[in-house]
Amino acid sequence: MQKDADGFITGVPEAGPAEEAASPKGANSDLINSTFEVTVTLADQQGDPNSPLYSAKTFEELGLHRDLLKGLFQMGFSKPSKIQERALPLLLSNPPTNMIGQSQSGTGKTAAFVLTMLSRVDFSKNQTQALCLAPSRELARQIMSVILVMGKFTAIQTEYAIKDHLPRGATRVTAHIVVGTAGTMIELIRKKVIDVSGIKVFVLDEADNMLDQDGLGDQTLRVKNMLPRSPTNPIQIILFSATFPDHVRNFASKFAPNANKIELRKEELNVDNIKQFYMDCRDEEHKYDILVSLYSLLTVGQSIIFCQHRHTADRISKRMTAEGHKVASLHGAKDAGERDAIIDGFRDGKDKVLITTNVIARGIDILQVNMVVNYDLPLMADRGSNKTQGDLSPDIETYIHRIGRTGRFGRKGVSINFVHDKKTWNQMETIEKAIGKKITRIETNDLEVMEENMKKALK
Ligand SMILES: Nc1ncnc2c1ncn2[C@@H]1O[C@H](COP(=O)(O)OP(=O)(O)OP(=O)(O)O)[C@@H](O)[C@H]1O
Repeated sequence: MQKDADGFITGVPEAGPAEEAASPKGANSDLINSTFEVTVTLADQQGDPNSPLYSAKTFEELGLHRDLLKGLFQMGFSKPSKIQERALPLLLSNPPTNMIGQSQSGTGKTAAFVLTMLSRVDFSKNQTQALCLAPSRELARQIMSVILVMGKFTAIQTEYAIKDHLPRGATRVTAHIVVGTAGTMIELIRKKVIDVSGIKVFVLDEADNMLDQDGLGDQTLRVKNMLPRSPTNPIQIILFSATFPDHVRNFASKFAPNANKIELRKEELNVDNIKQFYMDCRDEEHKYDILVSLYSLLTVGQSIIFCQHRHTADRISKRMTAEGHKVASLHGAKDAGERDAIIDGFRDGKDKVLITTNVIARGIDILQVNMVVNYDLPLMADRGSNKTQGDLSPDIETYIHRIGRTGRFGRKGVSINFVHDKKTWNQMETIEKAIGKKITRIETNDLEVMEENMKKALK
């Protein structure tokens, strides 16, 4: 065994239980095969008090039911992460208290709120007791899969509130936990398909996004207003995200009054295991050429290419496919069934390159993703001002979430930003300043140097 320049211990690959559970069938890359390396570095990081993966306690000490401990251990979780260690005792204590919890992307927030929902459910009652909202159907489906594996040794019953899922004319949901997106949740509650009279816990994942007045804020508030209000027995409201920009913090505090708060300082937002690069392209067309020349690197593990618009994602994926490259494309204009098939294919490793929009910028957890490309930098929405793209300011939160699709739970990852003119260069500089982290230039004209740089960053 030896340490590389970054102090990571390398050794002979050997499958550990956590990785077996998480690796896709047939996945075949150096990174994925190095399960031993990942397991060892994870243990290192979980023992380092400065790491967001660190904890001084065990899961047994966090007051979880035996059946949930069994689920966790079967998933290969041996120790809690920092957010799990800090949040769970607060979330599980009685009387229930609201929570606003922040921790870096990929550090295990899902387990914190899923374990809380599972702990609060009375399995003897066939009644809905917990609701969880997410910004996309893909994330809702992922959260559901976590509930099902973590709750495998319980009698949990679950249902989705996502488009096209329940059969038309469904009259009554009795599942303990319902997970979904806000629009469908409103519809099902309004039609009394979901009975909210027994709700004890209400969770918002990606809460800053769910509460943003420019985004899903109105819909989320409508769901909350449809829930019963009992001064003696209030619903426990749980908000989690990697980011809580100033403009939603106040609203979050009103939405979840008297909440316990776990917050990050700005300089703590980054995860150091993601190396950030940029490439200076000549123009839009050159961006496409560079993406194509990166193809073999993109398929070493798996990669996600983010575009600002659906039509860009469609255009470049069609063009790459026509030129003989295997890529998948996913965005909100596709119908529900197609979206499910695309993300499942990518999760299973059938597709290695996913070209997409902000629809999956948040929450999606696919351990094999070791590269994220910002084909277009994330920009703030144009609120009817008719600004050109170059004049819009960069969307720092979305940037943090997008690059957080790689480097999950201490793994290494690379992100590459494409800039192609003065305006996009300035936008990138603004991002660099805001996150306080260097974004390193890599040459576009020397493929070998570029490959070397990337591989070094992933080692
Ligand atoms: N205690 C643990 N031990 C080992 N692996 C863990 C542990 N907790 C979480 N994980 C794994 O870490 C990965 C990231 O977790 P999760 O998706 O919950 O991150 P997150 O904090 O919600 O990220 P994001 O902000 O991007 O939504 C998942 O694959 C999960 O299974």
